[in-house]
Amino acid sequence: MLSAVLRAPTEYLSTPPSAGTLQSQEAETSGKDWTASRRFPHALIIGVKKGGTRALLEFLRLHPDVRALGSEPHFFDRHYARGLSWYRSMMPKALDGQIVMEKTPRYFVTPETPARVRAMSQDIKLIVVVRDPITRAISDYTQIVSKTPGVPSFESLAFKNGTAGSVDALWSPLHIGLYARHLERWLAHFPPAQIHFVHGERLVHDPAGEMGRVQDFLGLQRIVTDKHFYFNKTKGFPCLKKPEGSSKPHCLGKTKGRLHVRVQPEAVRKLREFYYPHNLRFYQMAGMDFGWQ
Ligand SMILES: Nc1ncnc2c1ncn2[C@@H]1O[C@H](COP(=O)(O)OS(=O)(=O)O)[C@@H](OP(=O)(O)O)[C@H]1O
Repeated sequence: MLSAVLRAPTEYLSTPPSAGTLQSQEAETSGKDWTASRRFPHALIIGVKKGGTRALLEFLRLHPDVRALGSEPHFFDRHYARGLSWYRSMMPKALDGQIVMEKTPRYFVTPETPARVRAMSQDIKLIVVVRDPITRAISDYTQIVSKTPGVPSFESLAFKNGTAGSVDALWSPLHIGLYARHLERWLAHFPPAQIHFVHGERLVHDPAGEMGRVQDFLGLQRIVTDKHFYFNKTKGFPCLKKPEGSSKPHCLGKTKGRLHVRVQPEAVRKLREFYYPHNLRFYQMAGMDFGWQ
């Protein structure tokens, strides 16, 4: 099912991003509507870490016009020196008209990434799943503790002198939550219409609603709908129903939807104060109130 609205991204792909060698490889595949080939992505999920990026990618993969890489390639932030040919070779094969995607949440916060993405494609669509920066930070820290037991407490890392001291905004779990600062860099390279924000909390409470907006943004027919989801009470998250003629119903893995480390209410209060102006600025830039204050 390849809808006509998907023609535009394919045009960009017939004009490869750079290097002559890539041009000749692309020419070989052009015009073969029915032959799957490896293409550069039309859309990227660029962040944010712990925002719900895996859930979004898995939900999008239900769509027959989406082909998405399962792993995170980290091309623009870590492996850029490997070159565009390498990047394309990582992509799943796609038919003409199918949207190719990948997700690497670190792209959102790495300063060099926006210019690199733009050098590959001016028309690429960018998706950012955002979540209350405080919950996001606690989720991030919970993951750190699970990998490195015995790390200092959240409170001692988040504040320079315990909760009485100032916030350490350079501590990665807090720095990632300064969404306005990161977005500013993307907006220096891409128009706002090319960036879509997914409300991380709503992705949990109303996955079909959020998926409807994402499919519209990508120019896809609304095929992923409430028929695909059920709320799993044990997990406390939406999971996927059994797709027609295929595997079992499934939820995301154990590392998604973890019980969070408990953080002192005073620390949360101070972080709420700290993020308040940053959040307001982000709402203005994104043109949407996410309701975290
Ligand atoms: N349907 C569903 N199932 C499970 N988890 C869900 C779902 N939708 C959103 N989430 C939230 O996704 C959070 C993990 O975010 P990411 O996938 O972006 O994490 S990562 O950056 O790739 O590690 C994860 O964070 P934690 O709850 O802190 O584990 C979830 O809150």
